[in-house]
Amino acid sequence: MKPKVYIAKPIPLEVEEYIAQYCEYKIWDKKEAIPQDVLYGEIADVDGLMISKWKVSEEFLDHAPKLKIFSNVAAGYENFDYELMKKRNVLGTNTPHVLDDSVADLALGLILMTARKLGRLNQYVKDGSWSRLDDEDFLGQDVHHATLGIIGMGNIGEKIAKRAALGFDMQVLYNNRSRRPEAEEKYGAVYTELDVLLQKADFVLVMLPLSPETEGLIGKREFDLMKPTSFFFNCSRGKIVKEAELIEALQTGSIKGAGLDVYETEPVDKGNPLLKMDNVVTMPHMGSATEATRFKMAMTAAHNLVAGVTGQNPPNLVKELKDMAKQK
Ligand SMILES: NC(=O)C1=CN([C@@H]2O[C@H](COP(=O)(O)OP(=O)(O)OC[C@H]3O[C@@H](n4cnc5c(N)ncnc54)[C@H](OP(=O)(O)O)[C@@H]3O)[C@@H](O)[C@H]2O)C=CC1
Ligand SMILES: O=CC(=O)O
Repeated sequence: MKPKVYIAKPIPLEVEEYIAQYCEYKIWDKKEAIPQDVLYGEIADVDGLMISKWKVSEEFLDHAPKLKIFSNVAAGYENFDYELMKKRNVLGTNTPHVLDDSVADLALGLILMTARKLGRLNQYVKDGSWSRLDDEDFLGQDVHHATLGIIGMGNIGEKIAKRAALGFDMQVLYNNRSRRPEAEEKYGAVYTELDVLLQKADFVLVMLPLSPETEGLIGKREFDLMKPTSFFFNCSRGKIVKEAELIEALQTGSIKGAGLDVYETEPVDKGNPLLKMDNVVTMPHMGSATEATRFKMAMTAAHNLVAGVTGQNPPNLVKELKDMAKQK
């Protein structure tokens, strides 16, 4: 008998066909997020679940007593509770690497949009406001040859460093838990204490995972250290930044602008002051959102899922759960 799995989001047909070879499956194929009561009903007798970022709690696992694997369709996995998953013997996987280049492209796009005011300029032309040549009201800041400070130099951080150093001749500073010798050699990235990075960088970009150590890491103290001419970017998770303190730093001119793909609450509240600020570019958490990358993420999650329900070690078991891997 094939193992049973539930796929709690729409996925490409090819990925569904791959899963169908190994598993009996059901799928939530509507655009809107699956309601909790529907999910809880569907997972009562499944061996595996494929979903994006649902919180793993006692209550959730009580509704899925047979679950062997939680296959997250995302690189981030702050929704996992490692101790609980070990206790209940539930493997947890993510989809790293396949999205690195797409997220890095978006990060550079956000930097360009913010520093060179690209969104506002686009609107200016489309609105029919472009009435004189050589308009100097919209002068921006140079990205090339500026200093980029990356906080969180992991898989994605390195791809951003590559683009910045080799494509834009930027000086890259980085702060991370461990040193990244390859980024230092290939892109001239310089390991820098956090406070010094904040003081020196023209563009500060957060690419850390959300964890108890990183939640609220960036706030007033950190914005005060930045130059009033500097820009702040967050492409990882909103809760790493104290959003009210970011808003204050932008309002008081303690920093010059910001580019955000992520927020404390998502979708972002319609009344959020960030949405009204001309010096802030706001994206709807779209780092990995290309057709090719979303396909690869779904297929990676499917490989993890199938491995987990067929007794193999899933290729992307997260490092915090590595001791759950079977010894071969
Ligand atoms: N906007 C979007 O659409 C997307 C956002 N993301 C977010 O980006 C995050 C990063 O992704 P990715 O690059 O793949 O992850 P990685 O795990 O490859 O990189 C994270 C880096 O952060 C470092 N780090 C972790 N904790 C700390 C800490 N407390 N202090 C300093 N450094 C720390 C790690 O260091 P070390 O290696 O030494 O542990 C690692 O180098 C994801 O967790 C996710 O939240 C991801 C994809 C898309
Ligand atoms: O936010 C997206 C992810 O893959 O993590």
